[in-house]
Formats: sequence, structure tokens, C-alpha cells
Amino acid sequence: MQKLLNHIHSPSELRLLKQKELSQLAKELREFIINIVATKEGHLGASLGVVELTIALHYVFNTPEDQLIWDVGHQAYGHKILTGRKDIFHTNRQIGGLSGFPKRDESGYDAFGVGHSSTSISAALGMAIASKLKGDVEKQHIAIIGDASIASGMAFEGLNHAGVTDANLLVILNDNAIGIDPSVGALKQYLTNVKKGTQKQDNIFEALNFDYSGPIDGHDIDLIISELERLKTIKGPKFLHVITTKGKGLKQAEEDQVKYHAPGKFNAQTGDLIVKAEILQPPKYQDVFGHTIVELAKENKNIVGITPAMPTGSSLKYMMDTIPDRAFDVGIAEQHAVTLAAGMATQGLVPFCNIYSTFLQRAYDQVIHDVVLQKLPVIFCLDRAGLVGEDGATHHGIYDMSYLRCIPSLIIFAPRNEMELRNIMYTAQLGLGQPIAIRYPRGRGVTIDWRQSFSKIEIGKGVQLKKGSYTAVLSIGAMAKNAGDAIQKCNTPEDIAHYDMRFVKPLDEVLLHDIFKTHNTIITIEDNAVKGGFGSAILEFAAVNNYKNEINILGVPDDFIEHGSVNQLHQSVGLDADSLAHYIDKVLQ
Ligand SMILES: Cc1ncc(C[n+]2csc(CCOP(=O)(O)OP(=O)(O)O)c2C)c(N)n1
Ligand SMILES: CC(=O)[C@@H](O)[C@H](O)COP(=O)(O)O
Ligand SMILES: [Mg+2]
Repeated sequence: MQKLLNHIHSPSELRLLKQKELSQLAKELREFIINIVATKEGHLGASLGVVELTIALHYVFNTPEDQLIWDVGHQAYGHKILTGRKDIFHTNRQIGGLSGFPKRDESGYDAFGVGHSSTSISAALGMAIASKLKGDVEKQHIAIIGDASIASGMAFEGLNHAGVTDANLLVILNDNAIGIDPSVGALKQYLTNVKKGTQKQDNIFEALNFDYSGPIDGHDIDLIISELERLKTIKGPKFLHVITTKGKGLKQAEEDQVKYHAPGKFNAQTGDLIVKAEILQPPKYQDVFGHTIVELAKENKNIVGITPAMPTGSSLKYMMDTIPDRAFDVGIAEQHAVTLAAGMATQGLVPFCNIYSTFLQRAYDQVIHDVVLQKLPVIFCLDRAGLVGEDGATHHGIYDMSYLRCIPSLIIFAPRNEMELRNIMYTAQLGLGQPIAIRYPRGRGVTIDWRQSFSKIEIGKGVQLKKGSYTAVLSIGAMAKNAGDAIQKCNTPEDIAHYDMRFVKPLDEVLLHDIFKTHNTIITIEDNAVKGGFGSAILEFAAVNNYKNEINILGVPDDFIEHGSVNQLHQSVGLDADSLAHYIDKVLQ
């Protein structure tokens, strides 16, 4: 029974509780999170780990006037539940429901929109400086950041600036010694030494002019409250180091923190994962990448693999397990990952730099300045391209074709299936003399028997998948499946040709001339933003070559797309097979 939680609809109601009741509230809040995430899915371990911290923060500070900025925001479920969203929390990450991350237009308690990591210190500092300029001396500004996120360059930039201000800023480091995968790097070692009491050098945060306290037990609610009360009275930049256990309160989540970061469905009573019946399915693109790089790296000793903090998600973990000296998890450091790859390429190594499409946005300048401008043959593998589903607007990989296409001499390829991914990886490591970006989606491909022998792909060559006389459908990447299914559903499939253009850059101009000369209408299909992507490339080709064919561009509309399952989102933007068939039929009328 949720006897306390049931009566809390806002932090002001929470503040009416006696302090001795808060441990009971923590127990209820944990149960509530577990019960909902067990069936609705989402991020689990991080929120379970900060239950006491969340309650203490809202108990001590005057939220929403005082501003809490949760870094990444995947740990903010307790915050959402305590700030008026308990009754709709079951809609978390579902289409039309709550976002999985704090969002300014969802609640006044969400001081800053998040999703990508390491922004909290800069945002909180910005707010603190603004308060000072406005003469608001009472307002508190609190960034809560994890041990993996604070190791990112952007967090250091924020600390570096904050340390020379007198801004009223509190940075709380929630140190659970893990990100999604185990935290890495020298800072992690430093934090471990601080915890063990074996740290010999100066305190890094004190050296940066922060008033440092801790480490304290982040599950001791009374201790956190008394420390926050004390810090509230101190002006200037402060740093509180809190030690927590990711997954706290659910045995399996504490024991297998990687799996229970976002475990999918599980039994809320036992904590056991709900394992789906084994059926033969096509593999995930991620696993095709992970197994293929191992296969190639065994033959080609120059191959190295790089991931910024996503070894499990990207499946680079397979290479880290089998060839550890050539596979690098560099932490949440996308900019570093790209320039590290560039440096390795100057020395003749063959770097596969695997970054989620959405997170490569962080390293745009490094792609241009450090890699492409110098023609360094880095092989970018852009995972999670397209609409990713329940993570929503912050995580969709729908801009890469637009933001990469304008960079001179960068090859851009999108595989339509597993073999195409394998073959382009094989082709790239043979040596292209220039960089390439390979973009593929989250989740399963289309081919069960995918481990076929390698063959070389000719750069800049598209393929015809189906003949047709009137309309040519040009798809790119995994959208070939939706496009092909759509054509089969159309009233007159025989009128429709289907081409997989494969390369967004360089375009197969020979094939395009043929297509434009032999078809009246052209329809392009992509799971990138409709502005500036593959379809735009085709429009440019037509304009430059003075073709007057009717051209219809289908892609993700010029709007931010929220969360939902990938299928639901494809339906909502007209990229599922039924909507595409309906569209093509109308064009053919
Ligand atoms: C720029 C960026 N890169 C990668 C990610 C993916 N990501 C989300 S949470 C996370 C780990 C965060 O670890 P930590 O900060 O320690 O928080 P914890 O999950 O342990 O609470 C990562 C790598 C991201 N959200 N943003
Ligand atoms: C919060 C965050 O950024 C990650 O946990 C992200 O949700 C991972 O996405 P995948 O599940 O696609 O690996
Ligand atoms: Mg952590």
C-alpha cells in the first residue's frame, strides 16, 4: 500500500511530512517505479539509485523556484512522480504520454530539457548567473550529474567556468561507479580512490574553487538532508559528492547493473526479466556490426574500434571482449572519440568509430576539421539512425544525412540489410583513401541467414530492386523494407520501380539520369529529416540537370518528433508501409 505516496501530488505536500516518514516514502517510491517500469519499460537502475536523493532535494529546496537540473534525465522518474505526474506516470515513454526525460513544457519542475548527457552544469550555471544579474539572491541552482556524465568535456567546461564565479551553484555528483557500462578513465580511478580514502593528491573539485563536501552515503536520507541544509546557506560554487548504488532496492538490478539500466519488461515481484520465446529472427544491426568488426579485425591487424560509452548498445563489446587492446571505450566523449580516430588514422590504423547518430551531433566540428578536411580514412558507424522510438525527440537520429551531406568528399552510405552493412564494412577497411559514414537503424534487420561471405561494394553505385514503368521509388537504407512492402500493397505494383540508392554521397548519377529519363514521377523515401537529406540531394540533382519530372520527397517532417514505438512513429509521419502505399497510389492516380 502506498500510504504516504498516495497523498503526495506536489513537493509542497512532501514538505509537510515528518522527516522520520521519509524512509517509508522512499520505499513506496521505489515500489512505484518498479511496478510501472516492469510493464511499461524504460530506464530503471538510475532512478532506483537516486530515490533518497530525489526526496531529500525536494524536501530541502523550494522547488520549482529553486531549480533542479538532472543530467541526462534518465534518473528523474522519482522527480516526475513527486512533482504531480504520479497519476500519469504509467504513460511514461508511450506515444502521447510523458517523456522519459525532464522537459520544460511538460512541467514547471523540469527546469531544463535533457536527454544528451553532461549539460547540467552549464545550464545550472547559466541560471545561477541570470539570478544574480536579476538580484535574486535566494534562488538555488542544483545540477545532479552522474560519474560517467561528469567525465565528459562539456561538464569540465562548466566546472572550469563556475569555479571563477560566485554563482549560487550546487553540483551534486551522483557517483555509482557506472554509466550504462562500467565507467572508464582516470577520473573514475580518482573517484574510486576518494571513496576508498586512498586519494593522495589534492581534491580536484577544491582545486577548481568549489566548496567540496563528501563523499556521503546517498541512501542515508537524514544525512543527505542535513548536508543539503548546510550547503543551502553557503554562497558560491559548491560540490557535493554522493555515493549511491545503481538499481538500489531490486536485487537483480543491483547485481546486473548493465542489463537493468533499461531492462525491458520484468516481473515486478521477483525482478526476473521476462524472456521472450526463442524464435528465429533477423539479427539486430548492432550485432551485425559487432560480430563483423571482430571478424574483420582478426584478419586486418590495423583495425581498431572506438565507442564513446556505448559498448553494449553498439555491440563493440564483442571486440572489447575478444581483442581488448584494439577496442576502446573512451567514456561519454564523442568529440574525443572522433579526433582520437583521426589521430589513429594518421598512423595507418583503420578506425571504426561507432557513435549513435544523435550523439555525433556533439562532434560535428571534429568530423569536419579533424577528419574530413584532412581526408583521413575514418570509418564512422552511425548507429540508431532514423526514428529510435521511446527515447523520443532528444535521441532520434534523423539529422545525420542533412548535417553530413554538405561536407565535401565524405562518403555516406546506408545499408538496406545486414549483408550490405557487412559488405560496406569490409569494403571500407580495404582502404578508401577518404572517410565514410555508414548509418543504420536501431533494432533488427531483415535477413535470418546474414553471415554470408564478404563482397566488395562499388562506391557510389545504387541498385534497382524492382522494375516498373511509370513511377520510380528511390529509397535509402533500411527504408527499403517499408518501401518494398508498400509497393506490393499498391494497386498497380507493375507501374512502380524501386531503387535502393545506397549512397547519399556520392550519388549514383549514371543511374539517376537513367531513372529520370525513363520515369514520369519520382518518389524519395528516407527516415531522415525531410529537409536537407537524401530527397533534397535528388532535388538538387534534378535542378542542376534541368529535369522537370514530378518529384515527391518523403521523410521525417520538419518538426520535432516525440516518443512512441518505432512503428507508431513511422505511422505518425507517414513512413510505414500502409501510409506509403496510400501515398504512392495517389501519386499514380
Ligand atoms: C552525449 C551523450 N552520450 C551518450 C549518452 C548515452 N548515455 C545515457 S545515460 C549514460 C550513462 C550515464 O552514466 P552516469 O552519468 O554515471 O549516470 P547513471 O546512469 O549511472 O545514473 C550514457 C552513456 C547520452 N545520453 N548523451
Ligand atoms: C538515456 C540514454 O541516453 C540511453 O540510455 C539511451 O536510452 C540508450 O538507447 P538504446 O536503448 O537505443 O541503447
Ligand atoms: Mg553512474
